[in-house]
Amino acid sequence: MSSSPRIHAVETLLVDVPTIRPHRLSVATMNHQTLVLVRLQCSDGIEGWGEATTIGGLAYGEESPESIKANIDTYIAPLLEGQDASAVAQQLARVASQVQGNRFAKCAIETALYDAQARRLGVPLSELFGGRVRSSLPIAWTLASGDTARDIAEAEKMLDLRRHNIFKLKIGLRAVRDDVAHVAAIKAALGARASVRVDANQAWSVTEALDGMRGLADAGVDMVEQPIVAHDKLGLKRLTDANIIPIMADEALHGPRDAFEVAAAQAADIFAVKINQSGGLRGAARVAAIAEAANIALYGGTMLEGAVGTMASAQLFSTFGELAWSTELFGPLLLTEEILQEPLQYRDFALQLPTTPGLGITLDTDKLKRLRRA
Ligand SMILES: O=C(O)C[C@H]1C=CC(=O)O1
Ligand SMILES: [Mn+2]
Repeated sequence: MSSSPRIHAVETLLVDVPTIRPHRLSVATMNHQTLVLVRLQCSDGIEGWGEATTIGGLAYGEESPESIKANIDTYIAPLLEGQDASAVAQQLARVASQVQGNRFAKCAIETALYDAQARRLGVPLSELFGGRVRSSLPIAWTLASGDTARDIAEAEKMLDLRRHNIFKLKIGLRAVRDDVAHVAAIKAALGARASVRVDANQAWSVTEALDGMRGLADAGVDMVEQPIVAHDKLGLKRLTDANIIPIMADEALHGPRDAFEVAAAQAADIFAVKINQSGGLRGAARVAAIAEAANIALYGGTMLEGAVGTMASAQLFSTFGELAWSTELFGPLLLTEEILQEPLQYRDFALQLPTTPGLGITLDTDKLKRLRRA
């Protein structure tokens, strides 16, 4: 009998990649994204990759790229090195028992462990989460240049390319009425050719939100994402109960416990499921299960991950029975550098899922050597 494969090394790389244009959110303007990549090497020669990202340093979440790397290198990697690489759940339990919080770091580690194990078993990662119900995922694009005419031109280009026909607009930096006018102009230009949604990233008060929601509903917008501060779940319920326009919870969801609270209160119509925010793939699967049980619709969200986190998310989302609001797994398309040997396949308004083992991607390690932070 062969002995079980051991975890040899857990390495983290910080990779800074410029964005194709400034990406303006209410919390930060991004000119680059920092990918925290985890490379897990095992005694049987199998390698697994994972990724954590956040948005705007510490502007979006409680973990920064630097804290994720430091906490993995200092606290998590030593817990894993020498352990059985094929006993993924045991290794995750070991980490959970010694490390509080750090959802993004845990997501990167969990992804790398499952990628390695799926490669070992010779199956796509989605098989470890129950198997796929779809082989491609519709992908929304975020319009966030801050300029109405530029956003319309960008949307038209995406429609022409048949890459996206769902657009999420980032708002919350301007006065409510100015934001509504900006969004209404874009929706008027695109008409029935596209679904237009907005994300205020917590920028509004409850009264501003109620005001904005009326204007957005009149303009033909399909949904509003996280209009108010993340912790105000009663406020979110007020907005949902107002029944003006569908409300999506995003930053309110930091994993299954929040999902349960929001679902039990029926405080949102839709959940944005994110693997980083949920502390990993298993956490995200539980968030989705809670939504389904509560008859809340699903949306596959992104933390603007690069190719590794995007494909990890895609593998999981492909297993969801229902994905009524599609996904926004466009992260790699916002970046100027390709870090895969073969880029992800975006066509016909969808991301096509690979059928090869694990994440189904191969990193360009020479490129990473050049791009990684010294
Ligand atoms: O949804 C968020 O809050 C974060 C992210 C997702 C798409 C995008 O442009 O920003
Ligand atoms: Mn959001």
